[in-house]
This record gives sequence, C-alpha cells and structure tokens, in this order.
Amino acid sequence: MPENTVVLAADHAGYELKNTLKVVIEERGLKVLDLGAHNGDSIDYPDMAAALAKALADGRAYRGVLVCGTGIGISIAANRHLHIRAALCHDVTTARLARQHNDANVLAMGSRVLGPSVARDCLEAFLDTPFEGGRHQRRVDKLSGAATSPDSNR
Ligand SMILES: O=C(CO)[C@H](O)[C@H](O)[C@H](O)COP(=O)(O)O
Repeated sequence: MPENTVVLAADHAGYELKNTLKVVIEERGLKVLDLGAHNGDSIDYPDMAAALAKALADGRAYRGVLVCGTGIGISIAANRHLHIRAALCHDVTTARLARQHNDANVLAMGSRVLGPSVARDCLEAFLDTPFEGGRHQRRVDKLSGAATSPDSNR
C-alpha cells in the first residue's frame, strides 16, 4: 500500500474545497490520487464515495479525504463499505480523535459548513495523528465484524 498517497474524491459541492486540500497534501510531500470531481457539474456523492472505497481496497492509497456539501451524504455512502472508517469532522478535535480512537482511514468534510482554513486544520490533524490502539483496537475490530457476539461489550 503506498503510504505516501492520499486519495481524494468530492461531488460538485466539494469540488473547490477538494482542490484546496489537494494543494495542502502536496505541500506536505505526499502524493494525491484525485478521483474528481474535476469541475462543478452536478455529480452524485455515492458514486464518488464508491470510487474512493475501491481505490483504498485496491491499495492505491493509504488514506482518503471526501468532500460534499455537508459531508453527510458522502460519509454515509463511504461507510457502507466495510473496510472504510469515514469520520465526518467539523473541527480539529474530532479529526484528531477520529485517528486516535477510531483509526479513521477517511476524513469527510462539508464545503458548505466549513471554511477552508478549518478544513485545512482538520486535514492536518487527520494526517498527523496516530491511532492509539489498546482498548480502541478492540472496538475498531468490532466495526469490521471481528466481534464474536453481536451483544459482546468486553
Ligand atoms: O449529500 C449531501 C448532503 O448530505 C451533500 O451535501 C451534497 O453535496 C448535496 O446534497 C448536493 O446538493 P445540490 O443541491 O445537488 O448541490
């Protein structure tokens, strides 16, 4: 898996913010796999989330960033894929905790609710923060069906 590549995808509403975030990632010396949108023409967020999920499943990137108008639709769509842990974040604290506690592999944001400066801060926290493991690993394992019992809480 290319540990230096971040995959980006957005719908038309997230197109401009996605391009802003692309520059931020490249400035950090990472590579970007940009799946679009490549213009402001209306496009459906489930299709973009599915394309990003496939790129991660194929090992073409190690993390992903999704943008739509609110981040809601595109994060819901991404989380339909079992290997995706997409966190919809609105601030640095949630972006940091999404990594520390949830081992989120995808950051989702809303271009119509976040300014570019906050979005940049969220992205940097998402890229810089390691997973804490420990008790959180057990919980993350349960997200992907590793739990032995549906009512297990240990
Ligand atoms: O899916 C969304 C909301 O959960 C995204 O914000 C979309 O970008 C939004 O619904 C697109 O709306 P538009 O009126 O078609 O631009």
